[in-house]
Amino acid sequence: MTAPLLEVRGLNKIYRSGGGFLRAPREAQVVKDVGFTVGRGEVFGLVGESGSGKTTIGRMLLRLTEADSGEILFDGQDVRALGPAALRGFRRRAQMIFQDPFASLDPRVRVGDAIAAPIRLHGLRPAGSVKDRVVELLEMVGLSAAHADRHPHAFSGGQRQRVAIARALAVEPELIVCDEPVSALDLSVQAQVVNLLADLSARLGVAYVFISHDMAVVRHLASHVGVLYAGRLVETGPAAAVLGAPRHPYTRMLLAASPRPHAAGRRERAEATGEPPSPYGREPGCRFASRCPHAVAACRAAEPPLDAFADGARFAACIRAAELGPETAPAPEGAPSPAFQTRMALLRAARAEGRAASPDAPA
Ligand SMILES: Nc1ncnc2c1ncn2[C@@H]1O[C@H](COP(=O)(O)OP(=O)(O)OP(=O)(O)O)[C@@H](O)[C@H]1O
Repeated sequence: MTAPLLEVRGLNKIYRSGGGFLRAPREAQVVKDVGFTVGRGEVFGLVGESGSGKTTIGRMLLRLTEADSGEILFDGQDVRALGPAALRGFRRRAQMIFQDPFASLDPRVRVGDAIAAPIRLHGLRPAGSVKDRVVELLEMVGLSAAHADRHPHAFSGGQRQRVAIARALAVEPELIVCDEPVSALDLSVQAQVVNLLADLSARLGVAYVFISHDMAVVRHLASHVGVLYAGRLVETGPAAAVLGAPRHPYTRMLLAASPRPHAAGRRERAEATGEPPSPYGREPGCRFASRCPHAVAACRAAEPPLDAFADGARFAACIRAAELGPETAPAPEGAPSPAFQTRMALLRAARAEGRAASPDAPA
């Protein structure tokens, strides 16, 4: 059996700030025990509010930011252990597109030269056919040969993002981490670039980790979704399951807040309620408790183990158990995990407090 393209396990990142000779630095755990898998040619949507840790995870995947601990396996290869030469090889196979294409385009370099540079660097085409390849890439992203001689400032935002995509594709990558690639663009241009990315993934078989705060965009593109809250993946699975039948109350809150096409074609936006906790906070309990419609006192006392939430099936089963009584709950396969038992205890406490913990309650 071939390894998945990307396997991430137990990824952690703590930022430290301040501190001095006698004072310990303040610690912010911005990514905690994150794990997910991306198959070849698959689009994995990583969604969450601003500050939830999406960019930090994207950058750690490509070693632009070093993780503190955890595993990143790319095609079975341990990315965190790569030496400089192997890292260069990996960076040919895995690319990143940023929200601001200027971040990856030098304003003084003509876009044709910017696209040609990585082709030459990695010796991907004989010198005589690099120009033809550049034109092919420009056309692939909906531009033309005439654009090759222009500088980035001569392009609109959408066109610049197309150039950045062509440049990323120049090295024929198997994975592209797309960090909010359309969120700075006008709505109509967003749709065009999202469609282009979908089309390229289908045609070239390139996989994306697609980072976005916009559920509508993720719904359009992703085959699998991970929902990130305060650095924790709270729910993950096939997009149809996570977005069609969300189990975690945070996922429901995000979906309720995401813009939906209005009958008259307008888009409506409801706001997610409450604020995410400070990553520097050290309060005990579940990080979502202050915003959760199902929270009970016990939730504020102890943080549930992460897999209590990441494992959506068990989370739903636990909620049903709280409503119907533990004796009617479907038995989890194998021995109940500590996470399952903790969730059960929390939900029994919810029953004791007389709170309905319904999976259909509005988030
Ligand atoms: N270099 C850094 N030093 C300290 N804290 C940082 C650093 N980079 C990011 N953070 C903090 O880490 C947390 C996660 O940031 P990150 O940019 O990964 O989130 P995000 O979900 O991508 O948010 P956004 O959509 O706003 O970019 C935030 O609280 C941010 O302030």
